[in-house]
Amino acid sequence: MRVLRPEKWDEWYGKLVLAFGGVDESPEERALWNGLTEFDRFIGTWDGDECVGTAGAFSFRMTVPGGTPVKAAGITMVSVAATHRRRGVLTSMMRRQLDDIRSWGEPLAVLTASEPVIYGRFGYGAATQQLRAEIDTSRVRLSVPAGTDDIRLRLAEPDADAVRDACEAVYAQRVPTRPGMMARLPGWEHLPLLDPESDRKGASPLQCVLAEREGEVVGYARYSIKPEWDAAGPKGTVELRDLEALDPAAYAALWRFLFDIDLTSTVKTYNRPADDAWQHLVSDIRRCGLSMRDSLYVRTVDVGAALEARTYQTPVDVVFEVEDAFCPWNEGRWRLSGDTKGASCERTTDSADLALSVRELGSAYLGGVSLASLAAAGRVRELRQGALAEASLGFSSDVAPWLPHGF
Ligand SMILES: CC(=O)SCCNC(=O)CCNC(=O)[C@H](O)C(C)(C)COP(=O)(O)OP(=O)(O)OC[C@H]1O[C@@H](n2cnc3c(N)ncnc32)[C@H](O)[C@@H]1OP(=O)(O)O
Repeated sequence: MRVLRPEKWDEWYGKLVLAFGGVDESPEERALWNGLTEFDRFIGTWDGDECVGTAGAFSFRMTVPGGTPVKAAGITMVSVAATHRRRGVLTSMMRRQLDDIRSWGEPLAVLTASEPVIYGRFGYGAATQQLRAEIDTSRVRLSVPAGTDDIRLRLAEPDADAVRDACEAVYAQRVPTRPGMMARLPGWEHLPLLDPESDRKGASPLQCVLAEREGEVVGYARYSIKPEWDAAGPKGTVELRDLEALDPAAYAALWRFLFDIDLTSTVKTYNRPADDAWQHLVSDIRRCGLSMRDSLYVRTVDVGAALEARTYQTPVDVVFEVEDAFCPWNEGRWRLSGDTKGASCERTTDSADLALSVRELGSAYLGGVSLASLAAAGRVRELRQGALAEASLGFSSDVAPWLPHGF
């Protein structure tokens, strides 16, 4: 196993693509991921001359409850050759990565999983969800708040420099408001614009609409349109890629726009926050085809530093007994004292109030999965009466944590 060298990237990436089924990616997509590779944080496993394992760790800064950006290693591009599977190659890459991440002083590691079954054993817990919707816009009406008509909408070329910069400025303002969002690293502004023809499956190229108030961009939506007709007429679909807005009027104006596009009768979303506010604007939530899926998995690599990096909704003073077989430096008792202003988390010999594994701590960390519901499943044990209610409330987040894009 060794650090990936730039001249080996093509072969390394080819093996990754093969492990995912071998369907070639577009040259644009390949070039984007090549440009985003942080070589000193990516590893390959070689059997002689042959690459048989791949893994990487982006150097993200992720918003945590309280709004602070915290160092989080973004685990990515994990694969093992079909000829070498189930011999522990993944396990040794996970070992190497978590040791590296610890030595880099990064308290968290995060990932999205190709299959949920893979990463729990390494201490990753499902922490956020993505909301999918298929809204019947021929039946569902939107009622918008006052001020919506003051918003001017303007169609724009999504990848024109000025348009991209305006959207990025809105995005940057949104990042601190929701746990799970990542501050953009250089080059990542191109990811939401990636639009290879081979992925469109009958839909249009990416389109962009800007929401403006008095000439200032206060929101945007990027989407494509998939036209369709039958004997009764048009029934096209608006496929929403992303939408961000700085206030309720701009937000509602963008959704109203998407609902009203001529010759369409469906709006599809694939990844929206669980608490996305449009759900409160619609006349008929049952015709919105809602479903949820697991999204971001969180691992606390350094329990003390991770718990100190976020804030707590209500005062918390509890001792956790943490079980962490894969990263034993986290094992044992930690006293967390925190509130809305900050927190300290230190080793203690005091008796424990709550017992849980690091995986549950990861699930609860961003405030989207409650300690109470994990306890109801028997995954968290209350050892002092009252400690569960105290900690569960303190850990919760008013805003559902959400990861806006894959990596
Ligand atoms: C963040 C990301 O990049 S997600 C993408 C993950 N990659 C993929 O899905 C690509 C296709 N799959 C693969 O490349 C491989 O099967 C991997 C990477 C998932 C697993 O690699 P392996 O080297 O086979 O894993 P390894 O041998 O270390 O397995 C460790 C344990 O996990 C289990 N395991 C690993 N993968 C899976 C899986 N997909 N389903 C069920 N169990 C699994 C193994 O059975 C083993 O269990 P055991 O310790 O009880 O025997």
